[in-house]
Amino acid sequence: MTTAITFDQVSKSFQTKGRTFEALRDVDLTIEAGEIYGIVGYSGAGKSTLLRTINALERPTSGRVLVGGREISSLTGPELYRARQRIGMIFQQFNLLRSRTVYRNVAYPLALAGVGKEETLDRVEELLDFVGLTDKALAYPSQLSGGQKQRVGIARALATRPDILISDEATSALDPQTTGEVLELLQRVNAEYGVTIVLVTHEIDVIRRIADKVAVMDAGRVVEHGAVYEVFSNPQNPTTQRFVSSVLHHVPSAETLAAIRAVHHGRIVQLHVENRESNDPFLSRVARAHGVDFNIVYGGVDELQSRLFGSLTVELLGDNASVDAALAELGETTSVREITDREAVHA
Ligand SMILES: Nc1ncnc2c1ncn2[C@@H]1O[C@H](COP(=O)(O)OP(=O)(O)OP(=O)(O)O)[C@@H](O)[C@H]1O
Repeated sequence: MTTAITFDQVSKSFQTKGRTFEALRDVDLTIEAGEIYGIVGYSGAGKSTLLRTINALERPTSGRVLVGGREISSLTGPELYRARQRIGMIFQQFNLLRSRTVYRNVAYPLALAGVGKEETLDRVEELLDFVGLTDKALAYPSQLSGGQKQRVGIARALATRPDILISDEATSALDPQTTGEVLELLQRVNAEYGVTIVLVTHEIDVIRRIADKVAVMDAGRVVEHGAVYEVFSNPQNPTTQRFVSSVLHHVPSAETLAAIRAVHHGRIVQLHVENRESNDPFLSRVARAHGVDFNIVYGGVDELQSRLFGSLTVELLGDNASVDAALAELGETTSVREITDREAVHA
């Protein structure tokens, strides 16, 4: 794999009203060519600032940002301009030129780059076809829906044949249906043009749907990063856990646990569920072997990148020694965590 982007100890502080605000703190991250890399975090976490260092719209106060092996954070003038042509950008508010047609919006970066008329025509036609807007070439942005505007934004961002597309909340102003369509288009940009995509979002569902890797940001730091499946199936950081539990309802909340407890008085455990090689009915097998009954009281299993994962909350009924033995045996097959009564009240 070739590395597309490296953040090396990137910090950024802003001076406002005589105060220093640290928007980025020691960010180390590597993005490989061809990946769809999602950066997620709550408002103010530093996502946009980090994204904007990729095309040097922001420059680190310390540290380096390497794009294609070159330190973009140190480039200026024509060199910076050329480097930026390799990086397309799309925005939440689309940022189209209102007084220009769709055709001229998409052609705009080519005009700036001094590309000739014929080549521009071919390229814009190809891109409008790619984003499904050939029939809107002569429309103005005000005549388009939000989803169509973002398609124009994507076509424009691809005009100079970039290697990297950076996306700052590109679907945040769109309804769920249109969001899905734009995400599918971004997947095609990645698959068909081989463009590396870095997208910033506060919606973890966007990450779940299209990203290969994810970095979670909190207060200027990357607090967790890795392959989406790994991070989603076993989130370590509390911020990540909050994000993941907002879209995957695998683990009961404290309120739900209390409701479960009101009805179920046996021992309650959480069993991790993941892709299994065999169809061994381990739960009923182990319960039967130890003379224990079980109730499934909560749970969920999801699919991500063709792999299954989730969690089941199970009540085990039987004498303590038998339940202990059953738990020990279940623990050989999957991860098992007993939920204490304290947790049910305070979790
Ligand atoms: N030019 C600037 N001057 C001063 N402070 C800034 C500037 N740009 C960003 N910040 C501050 O840095 C912090 C991080 O901002 P950033 O936009 O990167 O966060 P974010 O995670 O993208 O959040 P949001 O989704 O709300 O934009 C915020 O507190 C913001 O107010």
